[in-house]
Amino acid sequence: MRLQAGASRRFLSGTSRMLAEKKKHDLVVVGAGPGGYVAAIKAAQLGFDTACVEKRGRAGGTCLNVGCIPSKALLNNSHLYHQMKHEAKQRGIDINGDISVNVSQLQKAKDTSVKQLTGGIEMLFKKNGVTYYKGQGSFEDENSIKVSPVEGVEGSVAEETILEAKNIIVATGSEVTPFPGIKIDEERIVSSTGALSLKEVPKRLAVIGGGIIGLEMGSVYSRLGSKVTVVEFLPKIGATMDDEVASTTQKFLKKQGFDFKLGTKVLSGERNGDVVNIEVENVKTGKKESLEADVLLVAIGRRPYIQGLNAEKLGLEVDKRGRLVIDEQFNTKFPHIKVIGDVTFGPMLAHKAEEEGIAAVEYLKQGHGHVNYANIPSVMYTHPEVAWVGKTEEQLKEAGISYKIGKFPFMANSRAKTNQDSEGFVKILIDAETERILGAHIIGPNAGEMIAEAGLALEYGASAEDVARVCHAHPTLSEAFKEANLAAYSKPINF
Ligand SMILES: Cc1cc2nc3c(=O)[nH]c(=O)nc-3n(C[C@H](O)[C@H](O)[C@H](O)COP(=O)(O)OP(=O)(O)OC[C@H]3O[C@@H](n4cnc5c(N)ncnc54)[C@H](O)[C@@H]3O)c2cc1C
Ligand SMILES: NC(=O)c1ccc[n+]([C@@H]2O[C@H](COP(=O)([O-])OP(=O)(O)OC[C@H]3O[C@@H](n4cnc5c(N)ncnc54)[C@H](O)[C@@H]3O)[C@@H](O)[C@H]2O)c1
Repeated sequence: MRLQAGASRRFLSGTSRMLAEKKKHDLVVVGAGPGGYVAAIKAAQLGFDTACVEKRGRAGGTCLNVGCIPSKALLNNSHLYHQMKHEAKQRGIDINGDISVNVSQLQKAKDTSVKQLTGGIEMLFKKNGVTYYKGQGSFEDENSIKVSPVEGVEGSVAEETILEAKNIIVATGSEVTPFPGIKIDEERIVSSTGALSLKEVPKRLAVIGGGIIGLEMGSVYSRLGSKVTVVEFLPKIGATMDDEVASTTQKFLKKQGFDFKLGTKVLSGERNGDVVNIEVENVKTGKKESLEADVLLVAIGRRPYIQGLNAEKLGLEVDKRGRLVIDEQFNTKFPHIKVIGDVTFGPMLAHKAEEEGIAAVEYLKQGHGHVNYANIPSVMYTHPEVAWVGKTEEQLKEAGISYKIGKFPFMANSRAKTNQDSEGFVKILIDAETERILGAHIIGPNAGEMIAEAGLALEYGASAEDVARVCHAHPTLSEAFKEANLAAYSKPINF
């Protein structure tokens, strides 16, 4: 499998006629996000001479640098603050003195986690023998990637380097979808990236988009004291959530102080000094309204990113949503050029990108690989958390599949009661005839951990009874999952 390693020299075309270094690898992965870095490590483990090219300077992509990890650090610590401030007394903890937020320390704690985790990937590259090139990757031709120096990036390649590759995996990820006419300055009008690094807690935070980013980042600042107003175009929040779960989520967030303007179109957003003026319009009634905020977060989705990749040189197909087009084996029109993660089809989730990274490499090694797109969990890390996998009720209705529902409230779960954290429920959807699990929807404490059990059950085609007959430890939140399964085909015990 290994190609002849070694460097040769070649002339660049154009006026510079500089010498570009040339290296050979079995596989070059462009992008070191969750898709790319996992693919690179797996490939090295399977014996490929593997290189990974990243222009950011730090590995981990969107997820580790400006996504999953920093947002969860802020979510965790803002939740702790909120609990100390509002729940300590009732839990028997007297705090003698002020409880206040130290935003710069909050940011430092976040940055420490990010630094440790991104540095960890570089160590994993070393451990597994992945050659790491810091620089901008672009297609030179169908078998070579040019790595160009990136100014300001520590450790960047010093000169253009050509990587000759038998195989290439593109994992260049995604970027924030801009809102036409609204200028993001990452200070007063921010994307998720700016929202992760605010220097102070805004008194009023307006959010365009009631999806996952809007609700997670809205939660952070709501807990820290902001008045949060979410403007959502659709009549519901929560993007792809089951409708019943979405409306329960909205109810809980409202109780926490969120304001929602659903079915509302944003007409404009403009910074005027230290305030942002936003004009909105109700989609049904056409009624216009003016909002004022200290910070406006634009969170209307993300779009695939291929800027500077030179994919057009090879004529790689891009669909009208900007995604690189691939077949079921991740292949572009060139079978040795594969694409994974946010830059192609499917949900924009880190674990989906990782699964694809593994599968794409397995295709290269052994001609087969596998991702079960019907079993990719989603988690929203608000409080309570919301997690789901498989079909929603709406999807089952649309597909004409008859189903039964099993529901169990955390109010009736002993651990949730003990923890004084008992909002929400587990909802299991099963096939009316076979009683196989079709979907699981959880809103409640630790939902994000609990959904793994649902994933395992779905993957192995378990019925509700299969799950309910498994002994679950007591007292645990997972007993609510067992009871919801019991409720789906029979009756729960504790409710
Ligand atoms: C605020 C926020 C929170 C999120 N939270 C979660 C979460 O909790 N759970 C979850 O599953 N997902 C979450 N996501 C989504 C998740 O971050 C993405 O789905 C995931 O990062 C996609 O991985 P990827 O490898 O496809 O792309 P990316 O992570 O975007 O990585 C692509 C990498 O490629 C590099 N690159 C691009 N072009 C080139 C080039 N030409 N040369 C060299 N390098 C290049 C980029 O610099 C980048 O580092 C969140 C996203 C955001 C914005
Ligand atoms: N916990 C997680 O897994 C997590 C966390 C954050 C982000 N992400 C991923 O990052 C991606 C981007 O997140 P996001 O929240 O930006 O996107 P999203 O797709 O989750 O939500 C965007 C929301 O904005 C709304 N919207 C779109 N255009 C609008 C407009 N003009 N006016 C008002 N509302 C509008 C949409 O209806 C939708 O509800 C998602 O794919 C998500 O899966 C995941």
